[in-house]
Amino acid sequence: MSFLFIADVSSIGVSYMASVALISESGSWKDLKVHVEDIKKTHLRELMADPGRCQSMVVEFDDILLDYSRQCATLETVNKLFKLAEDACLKEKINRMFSGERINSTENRSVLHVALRAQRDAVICSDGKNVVPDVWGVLDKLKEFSERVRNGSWVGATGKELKDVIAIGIGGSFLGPLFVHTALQTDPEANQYAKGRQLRFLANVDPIDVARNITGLNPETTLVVVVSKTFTTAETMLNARTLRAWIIDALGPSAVAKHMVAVSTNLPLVEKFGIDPNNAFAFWDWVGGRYSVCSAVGVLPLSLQYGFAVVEKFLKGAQSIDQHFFSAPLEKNIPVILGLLSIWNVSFLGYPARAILPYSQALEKFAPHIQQVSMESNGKGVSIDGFPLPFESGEIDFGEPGTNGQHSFYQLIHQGRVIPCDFIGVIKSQQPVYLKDEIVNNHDELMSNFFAQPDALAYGKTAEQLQKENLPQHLISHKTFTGNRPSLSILLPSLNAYNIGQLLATYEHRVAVQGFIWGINSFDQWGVELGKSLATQVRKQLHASRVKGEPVEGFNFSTKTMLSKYLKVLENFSNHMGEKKFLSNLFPLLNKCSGRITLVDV
Ligand SMILES: O=P(O)(O)OC[C@H]1O[C@](O)(CO)[C@@H](O)[C@@H]1O
Repeated sequence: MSFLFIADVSSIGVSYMASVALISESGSWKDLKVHVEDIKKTHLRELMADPGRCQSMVVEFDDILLDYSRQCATLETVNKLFKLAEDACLKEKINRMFSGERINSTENRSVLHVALRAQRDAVICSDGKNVVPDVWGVLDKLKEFSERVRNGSWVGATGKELKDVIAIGIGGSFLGPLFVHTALQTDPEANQYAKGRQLRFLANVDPIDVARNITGLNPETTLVVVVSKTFTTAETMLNARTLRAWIIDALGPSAVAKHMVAVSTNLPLVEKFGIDPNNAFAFWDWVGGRYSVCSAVGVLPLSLQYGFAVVEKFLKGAQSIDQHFFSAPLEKNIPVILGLLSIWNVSFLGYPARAILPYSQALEKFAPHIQQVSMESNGKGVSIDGFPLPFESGEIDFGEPGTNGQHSFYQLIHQGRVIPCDFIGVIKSQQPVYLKDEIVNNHDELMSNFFAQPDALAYGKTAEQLQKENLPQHLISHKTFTGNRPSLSILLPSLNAYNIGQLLATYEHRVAVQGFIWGINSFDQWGVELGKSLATQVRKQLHASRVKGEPVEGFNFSTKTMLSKYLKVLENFSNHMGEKKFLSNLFPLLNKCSGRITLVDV
């Protein structure tokens, strides 16, 4: 089935004009502000007693089940939220995204990560050009290259097969691929193709992360993939130079051509770095970093580890949700419903955080990935037109797999602050275990908690109930659970590459929905720039003080004091042990390249 998106520019113009005003000025926003006061008076216990309401709050698509009946919302609330979506021109904004309009206006870019997983015969245009053939051109090249590495026809400088891969990258060039890799690693279907292979991720510029990554690896059998959209990110480039030194130190300069490849939108810089452009895999400026896992950013490392066929299945799962998001009516549209409920929780009920709680250890890197997708996208203070927002946008995302989280921060969620929770469960475990004498197997035990926690949050436990249990009076208030704490539950049929793709796209689009409703630009990230530029000033100072003995100057009292102390202690330390020797002592594996690894590289 082909996937056609055709821009209706005339209607876009009209809706764009309509969307310039702040959404908080709309009748539906004001109506919800009044309505929320009624909802606050109603406990979830009462809401849950209405089976008709609960039934209407279950949506299914492509074997994913969403139950949002434990939201502090009535059917009236939901209808009002759909009205808000209309007032925010949500449908038009989704169309504009899919039709390649430059909706990332501050960077003058389209937002087309959906094209990365489109079928070969789909037509998705940016600036009037169908980008799908380019996408598939790179996918074909990735398939061919990963197969050559996997079947041993691409070998290292000494003729050995490259079984180990280190992917260097940070932020969007790391978190998405790490999430998918962690989820696939325990999937027997995917993992059968990964035998004898290792995939590692080097993100942090901390030399400890370098050491951890190269521990136990032999440069002769290692392929380094440098992943950076811009190819200028300081941490990634320093890590890339460090691993280049590691390879050259062991195998000589000519080995770089066989042991280092790159993924970037900036191919001239890839070449300048010394990586053969033929060994570079492109993507495009219409792919945001945090939305890039379906580009070569994720496809290359994952194909090297699991084979291209597994990755293609992952892309298909994401594509299924793209089609659903594009075409399903609002009331059946899972990402739209999720996005609207987040708006309700943040902007009306006033809950600033959200916990992402997958009851699957394989999804342990899901919350960290969504943290970036959500918080870098929607943590904005002005509207897309540059007007200060009179309401908070974005939410604080965090999470851990259940049941681990239950023994950690759930206390606060049950009796402290109200934090809407996403419970994510999987019906069929990747790794079922059955013990003869146990009442339940491990997966049932896990899922018992998945099913129980949302009710504990919603219903709580009253003082009367505790009194009936003859609890000593002085413990009653301590053991009371107020309940009325919202959550939603997502049930996936299993956790294979396809489902992982579905989950990814569902959350990506949910975040977009929130941004579209709040009227912000979810696709830029200016907030990360200031810290980066201040670090440049510090970096220069460290270099000047170390190499030329220049005093610390041009900083406020606090930073000057800290920097001076840092330099002084390190100088004494180096005098005693030698900085490089210190590293070598901690990590003998760095001995070999101790002459090349430095802490500061200006
Ligand atoms: O892929 P790059 O260009 O190295 O950027 C890495 C990350 O850095 C950021 O720009 C934030 O600092 C992210 O948006 C991005 O994913």
